Amino acid sequence: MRFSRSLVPTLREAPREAEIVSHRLMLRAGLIRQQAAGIYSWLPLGLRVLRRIEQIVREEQNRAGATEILMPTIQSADLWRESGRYDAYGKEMLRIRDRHERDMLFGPTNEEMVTDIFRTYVKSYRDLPLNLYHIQWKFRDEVRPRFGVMRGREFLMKDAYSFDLDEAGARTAYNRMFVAYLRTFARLGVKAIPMRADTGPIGGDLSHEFIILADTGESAVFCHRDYLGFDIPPADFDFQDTAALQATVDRWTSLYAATEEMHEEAAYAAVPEADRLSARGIEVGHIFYFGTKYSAPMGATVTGPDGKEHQVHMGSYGIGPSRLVAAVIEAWHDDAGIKWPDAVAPFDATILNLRVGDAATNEACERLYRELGAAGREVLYDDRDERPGGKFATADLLGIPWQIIVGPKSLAEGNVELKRRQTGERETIPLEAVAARIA
Ligand SMILES: Nc1ncnc2c1ncn2[C@@H]1O[C@H](COS(=O)(=O)NC(=O)[C@@H](N)CS)[C@@H](O)[C@H]1O
Repeated sequence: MRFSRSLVPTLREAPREAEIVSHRLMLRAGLIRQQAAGIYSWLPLGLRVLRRIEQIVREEQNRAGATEILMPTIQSADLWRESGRYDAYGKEMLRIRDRHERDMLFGPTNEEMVTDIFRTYVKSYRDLPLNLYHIQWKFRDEVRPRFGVMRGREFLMKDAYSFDLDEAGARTAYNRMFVAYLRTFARLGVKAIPMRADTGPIGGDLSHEFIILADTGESAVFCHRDYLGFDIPPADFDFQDTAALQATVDRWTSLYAATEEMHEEAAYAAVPEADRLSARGIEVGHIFYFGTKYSAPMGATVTGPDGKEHQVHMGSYGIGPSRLVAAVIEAWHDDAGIKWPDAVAPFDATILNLRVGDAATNEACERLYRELGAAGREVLYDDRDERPGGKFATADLLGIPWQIIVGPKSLAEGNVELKRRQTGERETIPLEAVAARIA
């Protein structure tokens, strides 16, 4: 993408209303624009990050055996009347009337709708287990949306829903999602710790929140420090091996970890002083087992091996990709700006032309831009007629992992300078060696 022909509306200063660093940096880097309270447009670089996060979430859901669908944002109130949540959900639900005066709503979550899809098509235990997920915008009329996209009113959510014949099957489904979440957040470059959580309006009696430790986290969390060093399940983890699934979940729930709602001082006091970690946390994922809470009122049953009708046991599993854009910044930034992990950066590299208009630097930059593009690299070419200092500051703010600095002096010797944004390390290498070096 050429800087001069795109839209990267950077700001020198963050607007006063931005209270936390990720909100300040997202505005200064031109990633989002607020359209209304808690409602944002995603500008080019912000959208690129959101899509890369989405894709990693999708890959790990698929690896765990979940099947992607896409449900609408607008839902009929009738479904919510069946489950009894239409009135219970309260003011957070955006209620709509269509031209025929039918009660509709902008979906805050999709348990009812996915149960309706399930009961339409699935009749036998032989069709289980099943896990359906989608990545879709939600609306929750938060009384106090704040911290930018961290707590929005319209936000992106991956929500998955599992269906099993009985509780044992549903717990295996829960364990599959638990392991998938450990892998997902690690691939996003953040450390998320699973903590026992409250179930709230979703319901059920088994729930974990996945929390990223960050100074600006909304909730206080308490856990054993050893979690920070636990290994992540490998890419070839066998999601059919129920024993391996249970062993992984047991290991990741063996030490103390709780959000403030579930915190027990006595249990925490039993943790050796040196191993106690209390911090602020950002909830980036939340998983629930709630049995027949929806299948009972909505008549979602299958014929079991005994020939009898059984209400299916369900769970739901949410991740917030739009919240994660902010959460990753909270985990990866410095005074100069964002430091994107490679896996989610809006671009792999940015070319800084230090003398636009000079034939040699222009030619070298154009050649690099073509070559890297041909090699499948995503590149932001800063071709603005701007002084070097401004380009360096913008590159540091945008946080793209590799800066390729093309200046007349080094170029005269056939070289360019590379800077690794995460570490600040610099090296001078021949122009021809760049593609291989940043692969
Ligand atoms: N207001 C919000 N802004 C941004 N992300 C949010 C917001 N509310 C929730 N999320 C994200 O969505 C995830 C799931 O939300 S949730 O309410 O915990 N769970 C559900 O809605 C269940 N239906 C899971 S499928 C949260 O872990 C969080 O990452």
